[in-house]
Amino acid sequence: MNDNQKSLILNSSSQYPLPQGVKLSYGTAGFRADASILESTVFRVGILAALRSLKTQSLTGLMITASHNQVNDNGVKIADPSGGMLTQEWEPFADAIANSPTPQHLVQLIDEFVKKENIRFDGVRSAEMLLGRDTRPSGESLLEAAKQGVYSIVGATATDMGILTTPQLHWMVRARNKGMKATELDYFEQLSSSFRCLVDLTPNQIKMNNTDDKLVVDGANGVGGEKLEVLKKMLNSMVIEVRNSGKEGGVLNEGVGADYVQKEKVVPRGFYLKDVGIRCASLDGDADRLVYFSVQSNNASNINLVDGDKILSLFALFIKEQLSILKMEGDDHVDDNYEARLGIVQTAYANGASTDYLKQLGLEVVFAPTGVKYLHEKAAEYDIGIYFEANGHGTILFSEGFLSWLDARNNELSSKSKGSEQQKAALRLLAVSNLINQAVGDALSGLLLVEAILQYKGWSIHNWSELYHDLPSRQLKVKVVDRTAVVTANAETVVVRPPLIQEAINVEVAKYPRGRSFIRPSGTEDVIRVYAEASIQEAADSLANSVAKLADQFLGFGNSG
Ligand SMILES: CC(=O)N[C@H]1[C@@H](OP(=O)(O)O)O[C@H](CO)[C@@H](O)[C@@H]1O
Ligand SMILES: [Mg+2]
Repeated sequence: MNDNQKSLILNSSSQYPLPQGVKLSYGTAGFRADASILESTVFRVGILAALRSLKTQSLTGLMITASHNQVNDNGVKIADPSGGMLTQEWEPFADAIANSPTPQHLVQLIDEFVKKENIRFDGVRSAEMLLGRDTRPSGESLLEAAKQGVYSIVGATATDMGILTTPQLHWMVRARNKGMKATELDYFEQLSSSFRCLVDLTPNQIKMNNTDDKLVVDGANGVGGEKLEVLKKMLNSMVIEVRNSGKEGGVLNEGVGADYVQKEKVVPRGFYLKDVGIRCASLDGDADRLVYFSVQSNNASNINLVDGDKILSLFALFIKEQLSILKMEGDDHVDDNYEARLGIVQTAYANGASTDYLKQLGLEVVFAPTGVKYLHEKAAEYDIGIYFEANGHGTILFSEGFLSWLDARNNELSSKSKGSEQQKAALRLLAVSNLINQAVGDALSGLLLVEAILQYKGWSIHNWSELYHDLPSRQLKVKVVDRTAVVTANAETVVVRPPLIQEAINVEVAKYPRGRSFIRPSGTEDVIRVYAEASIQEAADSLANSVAKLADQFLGFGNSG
């Protein structure tokens, strides 16, 4: 970096001093904290996003959101040029600059990193970024801090895209870098037209039988509800009612939203006994998570939860079905039938019943550690990779190779056997690849795909929910002295350090029919998470309690003194 560049960073960073005692880590989903202490962090992430753009010679994105956290929190994360999460290789640098104590130190860190990464400031191509934020009131001033960070890099430009869902911003970055149309309107048009295309390919007899078509969506009082209101105007075949859109005065994520519904297993605010039998869905605060539920008739606060695992199962079932239709012998003979590799990626939190169901369908199921960056990476190894966290974050990835084969196959079928079942299957898969947000999990695009598949199958939420029955489970949190003392392996299913705790967990697990339990350090909170499942709820609860006790014995405060 030349002196001019150094002094630019020095001057602007002195406007954004690091508050006393703040220590932040990029974590599973970027930096998150109380919004009042985040300005210097967001400023520095602005610099990082610009450097990432220079390094890759591509557009990057910066999103200001704290997802399902309370409204006073905020956060910041980066979209890499692919539209996915920031490359893991840059996370240590993100941590280092976020915690750098003085402007001088910050400049030195950046200078060293720029040399190490061989980032060129020759002005051939300047850094370029898209910025977005969710509906949090703190978003506006934090966005300003991000801009100042970006502008500290000579020649860098940032386009403020305004209030967006997290997946919209990721989608735009991906689309722009692929040279495709990438405005918000383009996003809505791509989703709605591919949805209509899928619905038009619904078998006729099923279309006529479908009477229960109303969907009620909990918008978490966040950005998702507002965007769904726009999107739904472009979908004439569907009745969608949005509640908790934020306009009725409710507070973001307070007693509402996908995280609340999935963790507490109760109805969000604004849903009552009168909603029994209606298909309901819930988005999280930045609309990258989606769960479905229905209100139970015996008690208005109880729900029947249809979580990320079941969304995954529905998608997997549909894709598998279309692939086998495509392979059927048709009028034409195909020499180059493509053996598409279909892979399913789950985490250890996936309900054991879902994994059994998927395996019994004959699907390849693999596991990744918690955090979508890990799932995404694994899913990208397949021609079609479907990944979901139980909490409702997930998507489907299609390889370039498969899509170009599919496109060619569709053209061939449309000349030889237009309107055949095979051609329809090809068209459906192409429509799915356009509908689903391949950059990152997206509640809005996921919701439309669920709706299209339910229509295709003529299924109610009840039919869907009956695919399999969840094993009872329980999640607990344990405060420990140092959660980093826990080291896990095999996608977090076994503890390798500290010694002996895994043996003790195994002894507990063996006491329960269908028992399964694991512990891992959270990436977003200072706790150890405990998960347990078993054949009945009491057993899952009791197993979780025993394992939590072990965590406390081995790692808790009693042990430290
Ligand atoms: C059990 C659980 O739901 N964990 C969540 C949570 O991560 P933890 O590392 O468990 O704190 O937040 C992540 C980011 O939103 C999400 O990816 C993940 O699934
Ligand atoms: Mg979220």
